[in-house]
Amino acid sequence: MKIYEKAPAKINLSLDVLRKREDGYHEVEMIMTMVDLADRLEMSELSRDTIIITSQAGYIPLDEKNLAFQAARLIKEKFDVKKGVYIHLDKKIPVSAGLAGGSSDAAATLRGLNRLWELNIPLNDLKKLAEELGSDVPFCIEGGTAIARGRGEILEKISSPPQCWVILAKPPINVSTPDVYRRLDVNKINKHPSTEVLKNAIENKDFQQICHSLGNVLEEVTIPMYPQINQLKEVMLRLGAEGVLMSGSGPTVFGLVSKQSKVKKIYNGLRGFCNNVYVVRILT
Ligand SMILES: C[C@@](CO)(OP(=O)(O)O)[C@H](O)COP(=O)(O)OP(=O)(O)OC[C@H]1O[C@@H](n2ccc(N)nc2=O)[C@H](O)[C@@H]1O
Ligand SMILES: Nc1ncnc2c1ncn2[C@@H]1O[C@H](COP(=O)(O)OP(=O)(O)O)[C@@H](O)[C@H]1O
Repeated sequence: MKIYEKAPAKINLSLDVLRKREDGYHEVEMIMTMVDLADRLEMSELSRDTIIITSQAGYIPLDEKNLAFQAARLIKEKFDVKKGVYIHLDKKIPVSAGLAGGSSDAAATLRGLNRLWELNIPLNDLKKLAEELGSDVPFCIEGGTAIARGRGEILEKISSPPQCWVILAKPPINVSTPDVYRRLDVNKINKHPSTEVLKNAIENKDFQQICHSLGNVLEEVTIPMYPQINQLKEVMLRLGAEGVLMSGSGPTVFGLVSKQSKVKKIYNGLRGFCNNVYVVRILT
């Protein structure tokens, strides 16, 4: 039997860090949503008790460092599955981009193997399992739009933002999430976004207020390291995006656009600065 799962990218409409915790993680408060740029996973059963990962992307690990491998190993161990699986990752989401490509692959693997091996694991238990794989993986299990707290695993679902276009631009830099968190001095954050104001704007489908309320404290670390991220934000705004922000630990910048008539101009204008530009929609 062969099954398919989509693994969509996420963007952080807001990302606030409240404090550094004793366990080395940071207490966060962020509003995340999924967009329709997705990796596609193909999974088939193997009679031999082994996990094999392949991908057309030459730049990701295919061994136990791959998050899909880790997800398959975890579910096999927890549910004592003696069968093997072959997973092909058709990568579309850029890597180390702040778009949670690896986390979403891990979540899609958990969802997929739950189906393939008919384990009937309830959604909440899958999310619990996902916590062992990474802070963003529980959100990626169900997707949608949510406020994430704790280290990212405490989720409160909220309604989707109003339909709009999202333009993603990834400069040719790879950013390490642990490095960005390490460099953040929580006591020196200049501007915290207001999760409450953004949440209300989303619930009220107030597009202009959403654009004004975007905020990400990790910009204060990543942008000084890579000033081209700020240049990209400025170009996007100049071309007509109504709200712009860096996603996650970066370096991808996203722009929100309400009118289709503006999208082509922004896309074409950005292509002069950046090879990796995508026009996507928010997944509702
Ligand atoms: C910054 C965010 C925002 O959505 O996304 P990305 O930029 O990676 O996409 C996430 O918080 C990334 O989550 P994720 O990539 O799953 O992180 P993990 O694998 O759990 O953690 C990697 C490392 O980042 C740091 N970390 C992560 C999450 C958190 N709340 N506090 C932290 O300090 C820790 O040093 C940890 O060892
Ligand atoms: N399935 C996967 N897809 C992408 N990257 C992966 C995967 N498995 C492990 N990785 C590794 O995880 C790291 C971060 O990847 P990614 O999830 O793309 O970052 P981000 O969350 O910043 O977008 C990279 O070092 C990459 O090599």
